[in-house]
Amino acid sequence: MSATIIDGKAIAADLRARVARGVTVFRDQLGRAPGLAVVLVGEDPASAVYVRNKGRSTREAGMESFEHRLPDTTTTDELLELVARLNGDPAVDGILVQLPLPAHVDAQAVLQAIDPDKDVDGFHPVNAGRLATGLDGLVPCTPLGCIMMLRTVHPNLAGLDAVVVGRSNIVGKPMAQLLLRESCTVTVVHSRSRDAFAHVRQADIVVAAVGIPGFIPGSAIKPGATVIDVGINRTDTGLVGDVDFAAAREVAGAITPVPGGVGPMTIACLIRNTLVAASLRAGVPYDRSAL
Ligand SMILES: Nc1nc(=O)c2c([nH]1)NC[C@@H]1CN(c3ccc(C(=O)N[C@@H](CCC(=O)O)C(=O)O)cc3)C=[N+]21
Ligand SMILES: [Mg+2]
Repeated sequence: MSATIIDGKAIAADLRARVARGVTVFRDQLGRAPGLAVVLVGEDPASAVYVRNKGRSTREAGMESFEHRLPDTTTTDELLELVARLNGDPAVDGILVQLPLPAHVDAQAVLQAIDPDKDVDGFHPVNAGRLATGLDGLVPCTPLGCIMMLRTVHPNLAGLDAVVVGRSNIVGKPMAQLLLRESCTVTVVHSRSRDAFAHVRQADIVVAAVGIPGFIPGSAIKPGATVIDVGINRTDTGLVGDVDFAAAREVAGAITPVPGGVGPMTIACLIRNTLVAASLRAGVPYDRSAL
């Protein structure tokens, strides 16, 4: 039996269409479009592709895109100055500073300078704290996209055993928080775990976010489990995930592909977060069930 393939591209297209309808309502009510500012430092070609895709999705959703491309010699102070300007700009509802930043830049200082209510990445400690304590806030895009894909397989996640592989601030930790919010039983395993796969083998839901191509073998997947592969690894053979897809799909009940899984959902959730930030800032309600 081969697993159901969770079509991230299609789910993302559906979300983008719903966001675009929300943007139309926002424009009718407020007389302006939500705006997203993206800051790219340096010339990394992969980053440039992501930023271009983000700009296109933003405009296609009817929102304003402000792109700031800076040389890789840009200093922390110059970035802090730009972030302060964007914080004070009423046309800017969302600010995303593309990571990684050059090594000489104090990335934490830059991320913490972003107004938490414009922090569409959800990386600011205030938003991490809001998520951990159950307050409304901006939630990191990749984990949010993973939850939306999981819901297509499991409309109710309560009580399921979920194992998150990886403990980064960007994916692993917020993913665990979101799964807890859905009432899953959550285990986080990482590079220092004594026997990570022993935990993975018990899981109804596996979220892999380690950044090692094919790290999770098919033999670590419980038959029928749902597998979300966050890995985006460039190899000689192309883009591959953190899961051995060919083997895992023969065991899993459902699985996300790479490409065409988590990646497109991340961008769709970014424009979703921009509309959410714009609505919260303007004091208009937004329909969480619709987005
Ligand atoms: N502040 C910040 N926020 C981010 O969200 C952020 C970031 N920095 N830095 C880089 C990573 C990476 N990232 C991706 C988004 C979409 C795809 C995506 O759409 N991937 C396509 C394939 C694209 C391709 O072929 O390269 C897919 O998986 O189908 C990939 C990667 C967002 N990131
Ligand atoms: Mg780790």
